[in-house]
This record gives sequence, structure tokens and C-alpha cells, in this order.
Amino acid sequence: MDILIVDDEQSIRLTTSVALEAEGHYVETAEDGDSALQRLKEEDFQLVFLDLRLGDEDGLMVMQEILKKTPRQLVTIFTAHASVATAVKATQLGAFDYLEKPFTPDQLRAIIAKAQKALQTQVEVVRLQETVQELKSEVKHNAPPLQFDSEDERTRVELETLFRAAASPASVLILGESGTGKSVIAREVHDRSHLRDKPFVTVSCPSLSKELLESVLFGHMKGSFTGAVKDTWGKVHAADGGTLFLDEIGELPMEIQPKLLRLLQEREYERLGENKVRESNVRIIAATNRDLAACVAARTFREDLFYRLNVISVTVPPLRERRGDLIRFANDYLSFFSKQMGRKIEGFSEAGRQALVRHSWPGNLRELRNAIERAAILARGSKIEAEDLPIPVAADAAATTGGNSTGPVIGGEYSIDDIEQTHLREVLRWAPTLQDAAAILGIDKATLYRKRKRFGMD
Ligand SMILES: Nc1ncnc2c1ncn2[C@@H]1O[C@H](COP(=O)(O)OP(=O)(O)OP(=O)(O)O)[C@@H](O)[C@H]1O
Repeated sequence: MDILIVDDEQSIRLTTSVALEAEGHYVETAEDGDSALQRLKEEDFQLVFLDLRLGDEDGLMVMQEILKKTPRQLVTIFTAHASVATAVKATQLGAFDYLEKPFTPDQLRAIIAKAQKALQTQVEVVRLQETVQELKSEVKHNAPPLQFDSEDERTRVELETLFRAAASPASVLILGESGTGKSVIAREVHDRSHLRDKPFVTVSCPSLSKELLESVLFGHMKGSFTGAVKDTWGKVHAADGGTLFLDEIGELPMEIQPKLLRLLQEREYERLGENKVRESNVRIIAATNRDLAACVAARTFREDLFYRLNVISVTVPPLRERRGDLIRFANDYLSFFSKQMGRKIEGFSEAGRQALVRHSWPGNLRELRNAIERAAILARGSKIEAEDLPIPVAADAAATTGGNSTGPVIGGEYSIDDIEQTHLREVLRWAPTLQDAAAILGIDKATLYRKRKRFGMD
């Protein structure tokens, strides 16, 4: 080990270095704070022994200077004036340990052994931090990049409002169909908030029984239910100071709802089987694909909890209502997956593109991502064809018209004009561009312009 001894007494410098060198360590000495700081600037020493009284200098001040420059430096304070107060002060200020003068070789050895262990732990911590960083970037690079811009006005407004509110402590409620990206958005709100360096903890409400869910949320005491073999802390505790994300909140059992309300209102909770009120400071983000207002009307969700959660609320539109974003997402996913699979796929053929825009995407972004991943594996050519996509190639007409049941019905008492006009209007509503609409209708762009004019749709 490389050791620096800082003491104004020559006899201490000499005896300590002889003792340490005899144990095989490399030792240097310094007689005052300035020369010690200078040597530490030039060289790395794993351990510093520092006298509490360096002539007129205060050893603790010198230690603070050292720690300011290298916060992880191990410093052991030598003191001839041992008292609990100085020892406590030294450790509070960051000393690794202290050693009372006069000391025996065994005491010196004990300090060295302790320092070696601490250094080993430091190395281990750094290694773990590096591993966490690597894994984080691996996870990030193993998934397609996330996209939060939108061509769709409604989506853009919803997301902008939400991200503007990210920095406030207000609760957030994210509504939307399955696969629209609610969990991804919840994480993004956390990452854009002042809590980004604090924990982000997810609880999936439907995945557990009522009792287990309560325990997972709030923790429990040993013996509070069958199988509770030891005391545990829940996710509310784990998320303290950060964000607690409650996924599928619409499934939260009625019995737990008052406890969540108390957490939101009073910032208080109790562990299962414990009679002690605990405080928690968490920001709640909740998501559901259910119509929560309808759940309130049906009395399966408490109205007071709904209003508490509903401070900032957004509804993420389904993909079929974000046609403008569809091709962009599809292209992003395709370039990610083709790169991941080492394939050169240039994009979508016209038929592939048509198949994409005609499908209603009931599984939203999740379905699109999976479809593109599969297509990137199976595509035979350099472009994705309609048959490479795991979706009905024929237009899913009912879905793409949004299930419009008020318009004319094929075979009913309607003129051809009525039918043509309605069909034209619906296709124009969802097709990303006029070019796409013309292609779907099987007419050229000029004919489409003329028809729009004729039906007064300009
Ligand atoms: N903003 C986005 N950019 C790119 N891909 C996205 C985005 N949002 C979601 N996705 C894709 O869709 C998948 C599903 O997203 P997520 O799990 O957040 O949906 P959800 O609405 O929470 O679904 P559920 O209600 O079923 O839990 C993600 O794994 C990701 O691949």
C-alpha cells in the first residue's frame, strides 16, 4: 500500500514509517499541511496518516482540504489528545478512522487491514457503478428509440401539457388504450422532472392478489398474514423521494383505495400488521386503459381518489387516430430492427405501406413494433411487402372508417354519390397524406382534387 505520513514530530514520522516499511508498504512523509497537499497533488496515496496538531496548523482543516480535492481519500487522524469529541468530529468531517498516540504496531496493522478492506469495497462500488451504466445503455440500445413528437395535433397538445407539468409535484393520470405508450410516457415524465435522479418504482396493480398488493405497496410485519415470515418494506418506501408509478390503477381493489387516498392526501401510510404511522414523500403517476370516470359511475373506483389522481390528466390517442405518426414510427422501428439483425432493408414497398395505413392497429404502438420486428426478420427482399406484415392485407374497412355506423350502408337505399362521398370523407380523415388517400381510393391525385371539389370538401 502507498502511504503518506503527515506529522510535525520527526520521531513519529520515523518510527511509523519504519514500522510500515517493515510490513512491505511504500511510505513517504511530510511535516506540514502544504507539503502534504503538494505530494497528494503529484502522487496517489491509498492511505494518509495525518496528525491532529501540526504545529500551529489544525489537522482537521488540512484533512478537509484533502477531501475537497479527492473525496475518496482515506485519511486516518493521529491524535495525542484523544477524546470522544475529537474522534466524532473527525469522522463527521470525513476521516476514515483515528489512532491514538502512542500506538502499538498491532493497532497500526489493524488500521491498515481496515483500509485495505475499504479500498476493496471502493473498487467493487466503482465496478458495480460501471456495470449499471453498461446495462443501462445496453437496455437503451436494445429497444427502438423513443419518440415523443407528433404530427397529430391532439397528441402533441396532450404530451406538451403533460411534459410541462412534469416538474411539478402534482399527481399525474395517464389514460389510453393498451399499447399506446402509457408506461413509456410515465417514465419520461419522471426523467423530465426534478426527481430524475431519484427512484422510479412501478407497481402493476392487477398482477397480485389484494393482500399481496397491499403488502407490495406498503410493506408488512412478520406474521401479519400466512406466508409473512419477516418484516418487509413496500414500494412506497422504496420510492420515497421519487416517483411511484401505479400501472393499471383501474384494477386497484376497493379495499386498498382508501389507503392510497390517505397516502395522496396526508402523505401517510402503515405497514400491514403494524400500528405505526409512517410518512412518505412520493410523486404518484397512475395509468389505466379503463374509462376511470365510468368506473366511478359504476362504483368500482372511489370518486375522491379519482379527483386526487386526476390533477394532471392526459389521454394518449390510439394509433389509428395518429395516422400522421404511423409511418414515422414504422420507419424508426424498421431501421432499428434491421440494424439489430444486420439486414439491409430500405423501407416499405408501396403495398407494404398501404397495408400499414389500412390496418386499424388495435394493439397500438406495441402491435406496430412487434409487427415491424417480425417483418424485419422475415422479409425476403430489400423492402417490406404487405405479406411480410402480420396484419390482414385487405383493408380493414370497418376499423379504418372508425366503425362509422351513421353513414350510408352498402346495399341500403342510398345513391352511389352518397356512398362515394362518405367513403371519400372517411378515407381523407385518416389517410396520412392526399397522395396516400388517392392511392387507397385507386384514383390519381387530380381526380381526387376534382371529387373533393365536387363534394365541397376543400
Ligand atoms: N413514445 C414511444 N416511442 C417509441 N415506441 C413506443 C413509445 N411508446 C410506446 N412505444 C412502444 O410500445 C410499447 C408499449 O408501450 P407501453 O408499455 O408504454 O404501453 P401501455 O400503454 O403502458 O400498455 P398497457 O396498457 O398494455 O400497459 C413499448 O414497449 C414500445 O416498444
